[in-house]
Amino acid sequence: MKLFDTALENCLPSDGIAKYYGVVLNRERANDYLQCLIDVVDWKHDEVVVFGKKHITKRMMAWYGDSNFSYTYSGTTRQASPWIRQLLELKELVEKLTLTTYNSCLLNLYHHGEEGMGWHSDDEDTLEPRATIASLSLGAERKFSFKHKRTGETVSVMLENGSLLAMMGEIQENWLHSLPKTKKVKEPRINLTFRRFSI
Ligand SMILES: O=C(O)CCC(=O)C(=O)O
Ligand SMILES: [Fe+2]
Repeated sequence: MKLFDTALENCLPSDGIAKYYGVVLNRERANDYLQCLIDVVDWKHDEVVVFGKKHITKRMMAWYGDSNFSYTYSGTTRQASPWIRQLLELKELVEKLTLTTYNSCLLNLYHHGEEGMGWHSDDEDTLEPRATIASLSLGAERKFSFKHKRTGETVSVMLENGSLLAMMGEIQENWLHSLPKTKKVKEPRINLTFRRFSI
């Protein structure tokens, strides 16, 4: 019999760590935060540059942080909004569980399964290299996939309502990740990634 918590094993076989903590917010609290964040967050459509061409995404995003530093993401520079109470509460929970502190949070709102995010790594120059990125999911359960940059090996995890995933170590150098689109999911999902920016 295994005596350690299997939920905290590394999901990846090598070259980086993705720790899945499972559900850390019960369904009622997760649903309350989902509804409240849909209402109070200053959502904007995202702009991404693909092969030099700017696209407006259907999914919406928002970015909050300690000070109004600017942040470059997929070729677009943005200012962070000041923290709101709900995000500070979630940041505190995630900091306790991952034993790390964060100075910003990027939020994504996927209205349904036909919105997703393509393959990328979170390796912007403005992020502290190899700092943990903690990803909290609220709402519809969605598949999250990793692909090794050299071998092409893929690993997928189902991100449940109220669950936490932490990406750490050399993961961003060696693995891409994505949120595949699916016609099966009709409900919204918010993902919060707590990050450390070098100021
Ligand atoms: O929605 C997700 O789970 C992933 C979001 C993501 O990869 C990002 O914001 O960089
Ligand atoms: Fe990402």
